[in-house]
Amino acid sequence: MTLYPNAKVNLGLRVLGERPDGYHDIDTVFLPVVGLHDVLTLHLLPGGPACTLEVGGGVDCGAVRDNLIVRAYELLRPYAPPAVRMELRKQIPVGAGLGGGSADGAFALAAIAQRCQRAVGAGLLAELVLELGSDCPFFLLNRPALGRGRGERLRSVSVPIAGFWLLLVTPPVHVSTGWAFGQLEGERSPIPVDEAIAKPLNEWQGLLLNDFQCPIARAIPQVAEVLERMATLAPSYYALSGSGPSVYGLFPQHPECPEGFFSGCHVSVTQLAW
Ligand SMILES: C[C@](O)(CO)[C@H](O)COP(=O)(O)OP(=O)(O)OC[C@H]1O[C@@H](n2ccc(N)nc2=O)[C@H](O)[C@@H]1O
Ligand SMILES: Nc1ncnc2c1ncn2[C@@H]1O[C@H](COP(=O)(O)OP(=O)(O)OP(=O)(O)O)[C@@H](O)[C@H]1O
Repeated sequence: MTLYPNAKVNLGLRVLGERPDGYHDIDTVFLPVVGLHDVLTLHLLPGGPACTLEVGGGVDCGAVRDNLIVRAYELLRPYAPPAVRMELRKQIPVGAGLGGGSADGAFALAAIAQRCQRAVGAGLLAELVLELGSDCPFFLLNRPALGRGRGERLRSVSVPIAGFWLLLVTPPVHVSTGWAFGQLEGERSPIPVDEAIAKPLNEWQGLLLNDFQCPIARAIPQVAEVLERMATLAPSYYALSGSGPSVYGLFPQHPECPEGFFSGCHVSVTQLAW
């Protein structure tokens, strides 16, 4: 069985108060980027619970036991999953604000849950996927969605971007999400994301804000540079995704980007379906 866990970007991201559990309530729209995905192959084997994971593509995404795919399997152990040998080809940049690890974990959890001997219903699956990470519940839905709470209170939304092109640029730095939350300062967007997104797309810039953008651009010069360069391409809208360092621009036509314009960065262009 082959799965294609895809990236996401955040359209607007407000960080509200810190909660008693140490997490923050957020207000965002998650947008799937199906054109940028990892490839995860699961070989189901006879016998009781056991799993192996091989990560290919020369990408370092930490110790195998800490991989969200293995953690997803471990969460399912009480429900008698089949033995499985897994291979992951990473294509989504790691630690990039694109939710790559979260997507891998959520896709693996959903697929293996269906094959457990003890039933894993929708309610239990929703609890388990949030244990994996705050971005993970979105990937079970994988449609444009307003996310509140830690990101698990999800509601489908329509966004007026069908046919638009997404230029996604990731500078060669990893950002730890926990560290990024510590960089936030007083300034926060006062405009709820659903209000901003209801405006025409050409009014989003300056209204639909990511609270991480200013502090992360201040802390990481490569992010500031990519944001400046993106602006010169005159996108309809551009912003930081998640806690960075990835920056995206939305264009009505295929963006023309001279060779080497984002030197050293991972660059991808995809047309959006929504
Ligand atoms: C920034 C976003 O990517 C926006 O979509 C997410 O909110 C982050 O989600 P994530 O990477 O799945 O984050 P988690 O793995 O759950 O948490 C990593 C760390 O980020 C902080 N964290 C994360 C999510 C959240 N709503 N509040 C937080 O304060 C916590 O310090 C936590 O220990
Ligand atoms: N399958 C995986 N792919 C990538 N990273 C993983 C995976 N499993 C665990 N990780 C760990 O998670 C860390 C964050 O990686 P990830 O690519 O998910 O970040 P991110 O895109 O910034 O996430 P988010 O947007 O959800 O905050 C990595 O540094 C790595 O140690």
